[in-house]
Amino acid sequence: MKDKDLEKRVAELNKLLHEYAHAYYVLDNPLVPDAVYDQLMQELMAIEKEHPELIYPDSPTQRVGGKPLEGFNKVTHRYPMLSLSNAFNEEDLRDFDRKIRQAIGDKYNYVCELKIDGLAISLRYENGIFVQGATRGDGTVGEDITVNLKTIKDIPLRLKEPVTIEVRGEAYMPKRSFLELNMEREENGEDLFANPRNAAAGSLRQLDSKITASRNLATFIYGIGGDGEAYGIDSHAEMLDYLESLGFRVNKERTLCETIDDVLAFIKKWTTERPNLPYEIDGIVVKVNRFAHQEELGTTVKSPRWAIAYKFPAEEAIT
Ligand SMILES: NC(=O)c1cc2c(N)ncc(C(N)=O)c2s1
Repeated sequence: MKDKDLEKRVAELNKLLHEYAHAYYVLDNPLVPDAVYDQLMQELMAIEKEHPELIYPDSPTQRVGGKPLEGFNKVTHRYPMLSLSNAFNEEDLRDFDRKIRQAIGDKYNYVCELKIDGLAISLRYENGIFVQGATRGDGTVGEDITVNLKTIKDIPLRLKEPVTIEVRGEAYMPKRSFLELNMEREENGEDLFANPRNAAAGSLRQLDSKITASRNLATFIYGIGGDGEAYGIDSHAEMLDYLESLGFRVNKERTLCETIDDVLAFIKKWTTERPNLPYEIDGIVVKVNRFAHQEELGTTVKSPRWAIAYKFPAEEAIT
C-alpha cells in the first residue's frame, strides 16, 4: 500500500477502534462482533510494527505499557480531591437537609448517586488526549499510575471533544472478577484479597502494567476538578451528562431528588437492590444539584457542605 493510503488506513483504524471500544466498554453495547474488533486491532498492530512512525500516542494498541516501573512518581492535584462527610441514618440526612435549607432557602434539589466501593482516581486530558492519571493519595498529592490506568478499557485515550479537563472517578473490580481472581490465587497458593476494593487498589498499584491489564478493572467517572462552569454547565446533573458526552463511563443509576424524602426513598431502593449489582457500593452520595447553590454553601477544610455520603451499615465480607 502507498504511504498516503497507509496513513489514511491508520487514521481510519484508530477512529474505528476508538468508536468500537467506546460502544463495547463504556456503553456496554457492542457495534461489531469481537472477531471483527480483534481483526482490525491485529491489522493496526501489524502496520504499526512495520511503520512505528505511524503510531498515534493514543492508538488503542498503546494501552498495555512496556517494562515495569521502578516506583511511582508523586503528582500534586491541581484541584484537591475532597472527601465527603458521612451520614449513617435518617436523622443525619434530615440534619444535612435542614442546614442546606437554612443556608439557601428551599429552591434546591439533589442528585443521588451510587457510592462505588473502589479507588478514587483523577484523570487529566489535554486537548482531548489522556495525559496523566493518579490515585487520590491524601487528596493533595497522589501517585502517578498513568500506565496502569491506560490498561482499563473504559478509560478513553481520546475524548469526543478536544477539551483540556481533569476528571474524578472510581476505579473498581467487578464482583465476578474479584471471585475469579481469588479462586485463581487460591489455586496458586497466593494470599487472597479481602474484598474487591483491596483487589482494585492492589491491581492499580502494580509496578508491572501487564498485571494490571489482566485484572479486568472498570471505572465510573463522576466529577470535574476545578470550576465546572468553565464548560458551560451549571448543575451536577448536567455535568454528569457532559462527562458521558465526552466518552466517559458514567453510572446510569443517578437520579434527581426534589426532596430529602425522595433521597430516603432512593436509599431504601438501593439498600434492597445492592446485592444484585455487579459491583460493590458502600453507600449513596447525595449532592445539591445547582452549582450556584454549591458555591453559596462552600466547603470546610476537608469536605463540601453541599454533599454527603450515606453509608450502608457494614455487612459481612464476601467469604
Ligand atoms: N470522596 C468523594 O468525593 C466521592 C466518592 C465517590 C464514590 N466512591 N462513588 C461515587 C461518587 C459520586 N458519584 O459522586 C463519589 S464522590
